[in-house]
Formats: sequence, C-alpha cells, structure tokens
Amino acid sequence: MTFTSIPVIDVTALIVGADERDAVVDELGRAAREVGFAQIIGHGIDRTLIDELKGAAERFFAESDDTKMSVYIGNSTNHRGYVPAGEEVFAGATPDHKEAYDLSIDLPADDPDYLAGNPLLGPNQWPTLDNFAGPVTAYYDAIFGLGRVILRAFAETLGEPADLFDRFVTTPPAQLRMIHYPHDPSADDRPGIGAHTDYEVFTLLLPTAPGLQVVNAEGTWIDVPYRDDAFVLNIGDLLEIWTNGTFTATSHRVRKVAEERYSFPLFFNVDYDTWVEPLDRFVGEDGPRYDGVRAGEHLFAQTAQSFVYLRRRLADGEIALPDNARPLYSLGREAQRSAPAV
Ligand SMILES: O=C(O)CCC(=O)C(=O)O
Ligand SMILES: [Fe+2]
Repeated sequence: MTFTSIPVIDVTALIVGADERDAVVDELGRAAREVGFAQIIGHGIDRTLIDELKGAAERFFAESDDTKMSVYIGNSTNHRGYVPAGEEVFAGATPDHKEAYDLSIDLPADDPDYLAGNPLLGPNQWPTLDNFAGPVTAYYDAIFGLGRVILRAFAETLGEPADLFDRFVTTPPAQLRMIHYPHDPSADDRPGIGAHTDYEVFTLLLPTAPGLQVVNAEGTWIDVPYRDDAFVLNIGDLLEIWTNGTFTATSHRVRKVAEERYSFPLFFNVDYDTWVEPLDRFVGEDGPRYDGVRAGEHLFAQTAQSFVYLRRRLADGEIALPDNARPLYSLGREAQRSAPAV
C-alpha cells in the first residue's frame, strides 16, 4: 500500500464524546495502517499554550552558548537538558543542523527510579530563565492529555477495549523535545534531521514551518504540508511491534530548512518497564515478525546509539546497552528497504 498525501483528521468527536466518534476512530486506524502519518485538527488545545511554548523556545535558544550549555544534557543521568548542534548523530549520516532542549515527565529528585539510576526517569534540568518552566509544563500536560485520547482511539481501532493500554501509562518516559533549526543560507545542503523512525508509541508534533517529509512504500519522499492548526501524528516503533507490522512506523526526515524553524514533538510513551510484543490477534501462522522489547530499554538503546555523550559513556563502560538492543533504524522496514536512511 502506498500513499501520495497525508490525511487530515478532525478529532473533535473524540474530544467532546460525540456520536461521530466511531468514524474518527476508523479514520485514525486507516491512516495508521496505510500511511503511518496524519494531521490532527479539532484537537482543542488552547492557542495561548502553543504561543507561549513558542515564545519560551525563542527566548531559550537566543541565549548564549555558555548559558545553554549550563544545562547540557550530558550533565544529567536521565537524559534531560540542552542538546547542542552535532550532539545527536544518526547512523553514518552527517550531523543534523539543529539544536534542542529535551525534557520528559518531571518526577521529583527523590523518585526511586531516578535514585536507582534509571537512564530516562527523574527531574527535568530546567534553565534559570524566567517564564520558561511554567509555559513548557503547561504545554506538556495539555499535549500529553491529547495523547491519552489518541491512545484510546488506537486501542479501539485495533479491536481491543479502549482502555487496553491505559494501565501502562503512569509515569512514562514521554519526551517533549523543543527543536531549533537555524537558517543558514551559506551552509552546505544538510538535512535538518536525518531519516529515522520514532522510538515510542506515537508522536504528536507541532512544527512552525514546512520541512518535514515522510517516505512512502515506493521510496518517494512526500512533503507534510504545514498547517498552523494541526498536530502531525505519526506511528512509532512500539505500535509497529504491538501490531506485528499492521501499523507502520514510517520513516521521516526534515530537509534543509528554507527559514528558521522550530518544532515540538511529544513522543507519547508507555511506562519504562512495559513489555511490548505482538498482540495475539496480529500473529498469524508464521508467528510474530518482531521480538519483544521493554519500552524504556528500547528508547534508551536507540538514544544511546545516537547521542555523542552517551556513546562516550558506552565506550568508557559507564553504561551498557540492554542485551536485546536493536540496531538503529531496524523498524519501519518496508520504508527502509526502498529508501535507506540518508
Ligand atoms: O522537526 C520535525 O518536523 C521532525 C522532528 C522529528 O522527526 C523528531 O524529532 O523525531
Ligand atoms: Fe521523528
């Protein structure tokens, strides 16, 4: 099955619990099976939250390198903070032309998982910048709430009870990344972000400009048209595994930007220890196409292979990959076969 455009789905009925709910669930299911991507409108997220998040990002990235590096992600043991240009390198590719600030569910400093050395859980590393943590947290809570609604719709479209996955969502390592793609007309033609799949359940992305592209089964890169009223929804590795490949974690990339761009992906995830393997209803006579993974270990294994500071910790023996760590980009298979990562 191939596609040449990205479906736009109005999810108002899911938010307000209207009669058309079943039709929206079906549309989401079709998009997840056939495309792996959709644009979500009618999501009900307040415009003010979005504007204040963008404002916080603009003010943070305008700070000096020294100030931003005071919250360098490599200072943390739980992968929170500033990601300078060149820190994240996708396999074999040139470094992306971007910088980021990474946060996730903000647990207290005495959180037992954090104290026990969990590599993804614990507190955020907030910058000392006025009016930053407040708006960012407000956005995080709102977009995470939308994620819970979408998760239920996915469970339903899989023919399962709507609350199938809810019990796995208590304190998940669900990252929000604030990404800044500077515009440098004189720079080499480098991608903003190299081709990849996302490592979690699904992603809800807020961009500020065009640039995102997804690959179809024929290997053609399709532009995701920019809309300022939509979130881009895409399937991540864990839903591909759970559905034994019925849903596809479609590869995507950001081409060299034509203007300064920000984007804010919320990677909706399940709890660190959640065991994810193909659900029985998707496993035919040939057996499962995927080995199971632990959600947090999968995310950490992928992250540790692509961030320079974690690759150094791996090389120094300070940390280790989980035994069953998958190599980078082993999912979203059909797409990868016809359009290898650049
Ligand atoms: O900036 C974008 O539009 C996409 C970002 C992305 O794919 C990611 O961070 O995983
Ligand atoms: Fe992505």
